[in-house]
Amino acid sequence: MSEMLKGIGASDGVAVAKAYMLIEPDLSFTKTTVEDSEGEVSRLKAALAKATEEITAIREKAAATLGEEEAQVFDAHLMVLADPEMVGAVESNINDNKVNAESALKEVTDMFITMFESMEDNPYMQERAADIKDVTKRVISHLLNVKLPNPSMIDEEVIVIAHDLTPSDTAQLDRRFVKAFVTNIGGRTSHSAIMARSLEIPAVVGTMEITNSVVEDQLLAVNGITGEVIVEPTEEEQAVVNKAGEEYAAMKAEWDKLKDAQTVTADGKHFELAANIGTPKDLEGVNNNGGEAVGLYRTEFLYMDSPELPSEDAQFEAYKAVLEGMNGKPVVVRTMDIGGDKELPYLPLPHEMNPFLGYRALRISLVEDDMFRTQLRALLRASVYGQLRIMFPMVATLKEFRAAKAMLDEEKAKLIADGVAVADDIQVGIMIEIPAAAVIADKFAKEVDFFSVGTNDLIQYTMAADRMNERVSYLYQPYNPSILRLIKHVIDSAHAEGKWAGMCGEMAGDQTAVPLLVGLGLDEFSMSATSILKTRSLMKRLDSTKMAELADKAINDCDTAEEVVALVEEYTQ
Ligand SMILES: C=C(OP(=O)(O)O)C(=O)O
Ligand SMILES: [Mg+2]
Repeated sequence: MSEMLKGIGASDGVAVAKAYMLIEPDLSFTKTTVEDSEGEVSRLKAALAKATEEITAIREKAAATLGEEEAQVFDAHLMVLADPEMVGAVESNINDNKVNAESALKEVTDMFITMFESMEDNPYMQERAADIKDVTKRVISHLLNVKLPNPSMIDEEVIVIAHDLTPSDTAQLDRRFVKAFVTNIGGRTSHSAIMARSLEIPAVVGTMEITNSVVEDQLLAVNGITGEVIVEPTEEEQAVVNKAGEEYAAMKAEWDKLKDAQTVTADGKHFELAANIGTPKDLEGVNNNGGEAVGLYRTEFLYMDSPELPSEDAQFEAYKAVLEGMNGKPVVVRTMDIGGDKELPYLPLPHEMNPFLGYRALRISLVEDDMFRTQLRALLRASVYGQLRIMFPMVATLKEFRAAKAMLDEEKAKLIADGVAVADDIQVGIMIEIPAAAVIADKFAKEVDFFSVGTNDLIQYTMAADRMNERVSYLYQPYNPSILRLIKHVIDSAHAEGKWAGMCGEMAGDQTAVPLLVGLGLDEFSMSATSILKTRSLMKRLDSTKMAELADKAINDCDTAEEVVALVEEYTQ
């Protein structure tokens, strides 16, 4: 038997391929005195030449696969390598102080980095500091003869192994070659998992130790449905995994038949199945999977994918593309949700003890109000191209909602005064992802047009269990009666005011949660596009009156999440 690791199945599908280790190698060294400073300068020059060659190749690949704009970041890296002032200073340091090339380089670049980073109100220089850091790492890797991973250069079938993947790492993965990925940390709702589902790359996260259990090029079999990873699988084990893949493909073919069908329960009640997207490119997946709306457009990716603050026009084009691409179907655009695990290179945020409880999302927008108003104007201008709904993230208090809404109204009035066309039926709603807002949903319901429950965060804040931390993942309980009660209160409060309630957290596409949410009367379910058809198939088999009875019992009679799961099984057999 081969070694088997169990993690959390984060994106459906299977793969058998060899491992590609996407991990930071050890680049430590000691400072030494050298006699032959000329020899050190030659070592430095050779390493600079190799780094230049490598970055040029990466740049070409990035231009071909990601586009010229994305590739330009590497031009900045090449400029650092060719900067005579910087290189000259490193050479003088070697010659004057008789130190090895690694430490001479590090001392000089550290000085520049500190200087540039201290220019806090100059995002351009802050970015240069990040470029110098990157380049220094690469040159040191050549001086030490250690290989740095280059995920964008992958050109054969592999399974990527990493401690964690940032959203930008994930975006760089080429679906043609990356057959799956496996990480140490993360849960079903971490952003790498969400991206994996939208890219349709099978993934297992939260294995705790994959980076220590596997070496480069080792054969792996990954099952993203069960969360199993087999190291050096036998022929039989490979056959089992491949068979699971075939069964999954057959089931998927059945679901695909529902692409143009209505979403109705066995007793004829309609629910709206919407998709979560990160970029206009994801619309293809939404339409291929029969999405009835976009229930969450995470606009922060627009900011994260850009080397600088995206202009009003660039944002307008993206929002217009999504509205037009949905042909008049509703599109809920969430204003940017930066912070937590999502960073912007040009908006340095202070290091936080508890980033998920810190300065993020609407909290930033209300302070950086130029940035926020730019986004609001771009949205308002795009509103005439479809059915736009605007949603604010991480709202804790009514005062925050009113402040954000006031800015929106002001920008709208200004645009109209300037003769710009703006739709007059834009709904404005909020995410319910902070327990404080869920508890007084009845108050919010009087002022907003809709709610969308963000369970990814709502569960972590209610249970005080970090959504990224696999050690407390046992507490991350979507079916806990406490969570169900909050959701019920939110839905009932919306309905009491004649408003609608949706859900855009991952729970909306969770096959155990769907029967409960149908029973609670949730109006709109927004999920990874790849979950839509299986949910439509499930709903077809449910009776809404029976599910209402299930939800009632789950909330009133069950003490634990486990009891709720057992009850759902009983009701859906
Ligand atoms: C949809 C949500 O937002 P995000 O996952 O982007 O934090 C959520 O919190 O449920
Ligand atoms: Mg959230």
